[in-house]
Amino acid sequence: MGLHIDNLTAGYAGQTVVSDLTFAVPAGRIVALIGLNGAGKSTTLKQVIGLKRPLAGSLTLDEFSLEENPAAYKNELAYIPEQPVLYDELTLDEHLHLVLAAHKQDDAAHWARVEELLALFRLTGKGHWLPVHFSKGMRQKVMLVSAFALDTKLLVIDEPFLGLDVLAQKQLIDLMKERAAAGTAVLLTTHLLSQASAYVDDFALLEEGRLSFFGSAEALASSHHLSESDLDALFS
Ligand SMILES: Nc1ncnc2c1ncn2[C@@H]1O[C@H](COP(=O)(O)OP(=O)(O)OP(=O)(O)O)[C@@H](O)[C@H]1O
Repeated sequence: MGLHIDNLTAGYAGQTVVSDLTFAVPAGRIVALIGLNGAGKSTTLKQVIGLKRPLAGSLTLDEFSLEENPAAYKNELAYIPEQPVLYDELTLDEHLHLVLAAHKQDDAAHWARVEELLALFRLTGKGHWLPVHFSKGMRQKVMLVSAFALDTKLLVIDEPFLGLDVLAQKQLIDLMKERAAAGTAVLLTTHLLSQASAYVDDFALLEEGRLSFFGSAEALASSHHLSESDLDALFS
């Protein structure tokens, strides 16, 4: 169960960026896709969420193949992009209803969850606000509330901490851990390796589009002759 990436090859306009990538994000695990700028992390996530067709390979979420059953596959995932995507003309509440409705989860139970998350991120009472009124961090929090309000088998998060204050970063880590404990598979990208070692189960290291390591923080650190607390020095 969970996400299986098998022999994925992907790229743009004939140029291969990710080659023969194979790893899994089992239900209940948090996996961080890491690598230098341009290594292919966001490209991989775009494939995982079904935004682009692979050049080769397959993606499976539980029993759903992206190729054979794209609607069922996509219904079981929530995605938080690196840059918040909001419609200028929709209020905060309208955005949240839209996301829930797209997943057929716009009901009282999910709206109660929305209200808990709005309170957590100090957005209560701002349901009538338009995106133009939000700060950068608040826009990111709207994406977090939308994604964490959904019941999905997979959470995909691209660079989750950009623009978030220290309190919101801690709350996000707690939410990821909570969702993983409830059986959700979590796949994220991050450059904050030491911080990640405290909550990530496995690291998938991409080098020039190829998987060069998969395993725990401890194994990642020792494979590069580092201590776990020095993981931020991995690429220096
Ligand atoms: N839309 C695109 N068209 C063409 N090439 C692209 C496109 N997006 C990314 N690339 C190229 O694909 C390669 C991988 O980019 P990608 O964004 O996946 O890297 P990344 O690991 O997410 O990097 P970062 O840490 O900077 O976010 C880079 O060489 C980049 O120039």
